Amino acid sequence: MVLFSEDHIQETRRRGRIEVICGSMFSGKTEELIRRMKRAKFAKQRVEIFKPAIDTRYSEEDVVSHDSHSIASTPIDSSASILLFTSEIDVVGIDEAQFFDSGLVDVCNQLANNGIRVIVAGLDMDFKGNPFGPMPQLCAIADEVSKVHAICVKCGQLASFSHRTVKNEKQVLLGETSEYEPLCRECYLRAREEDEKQI
Ligand SMILES: Nc1ncnc2c1ncn2[C@@H]1O[C@H](COP(=O)(O)OP(=O)(O)O)[C@@H](O)[C@H]1O
Ligand SMILES: Cc1cn([C@H]2C[C@H](O)[C@@H](COP(=O)(O)O)O2)c(=O)[nH]c1=O
Ligand SMILES: [Zn+2]
Repeated sequence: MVLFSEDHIQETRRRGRIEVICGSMFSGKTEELIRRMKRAKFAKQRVEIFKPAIDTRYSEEDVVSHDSHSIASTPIDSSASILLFTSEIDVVGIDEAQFFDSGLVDVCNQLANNGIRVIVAGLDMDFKGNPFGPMPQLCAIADEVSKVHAICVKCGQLASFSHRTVKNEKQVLLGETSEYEPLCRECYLRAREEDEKQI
């Protein structure tokens, strides 16, 4: 089984495609995005990485993983801006895709149709377990979807859910270990039941 993208033909052939990396918080989405983008740079491909400007959690400019891996990026407010920066580019990386507008789906399709390799990382579900932003549509149009998993902090199983540990019902709330914990389905359901008892 190939765990991560090491299909070197797909990595280097200059043909458009869309790769989605999805999963819960702390599942390694950003690390995997950085890894693929760095490999593309080693292959002398022209790369550009974008993130939503609202994501100022670890850095205003860089894409940074929970384990402090980082890569320079261009923060943008709207998915349409991506098209302005990608005329001479071979590989486009997009982090925190769940925060982008629904136009991101068309933008990714346009890039891939123009021969660009597009690698998108994002949360597939919000803290309520609902699909997040344009991620479900991106998974639908992707050539390849990699679902990655964190480790459940309660039982050590694979975690697919991001449990919010602070009281706040807004869908968007930036945070890390003080606000969220990755849980497996069983531990997540139990934690949500406990949360509801406290309302
Ligand atoms: N419960 C956990 N399970 C797995 N990794 C964790 C956990 N808590 C912290 N981490 C750290 O998070 C890193 C992944 O960070 P990152 O790539 O930024 O994830 P994501 O973008 O999916 O939130 C791991 O390499 C590990 O060091
Ligand atoms: C579940 C959930 C998360 N967020 C925020 C919290 C973080 O700032 C990002 C996710 O970052 P990561 O790289 O995947 O760790 O999203 C949110 O706003 N709403 C949610 O429901
Ligand atoms: Zn668990």
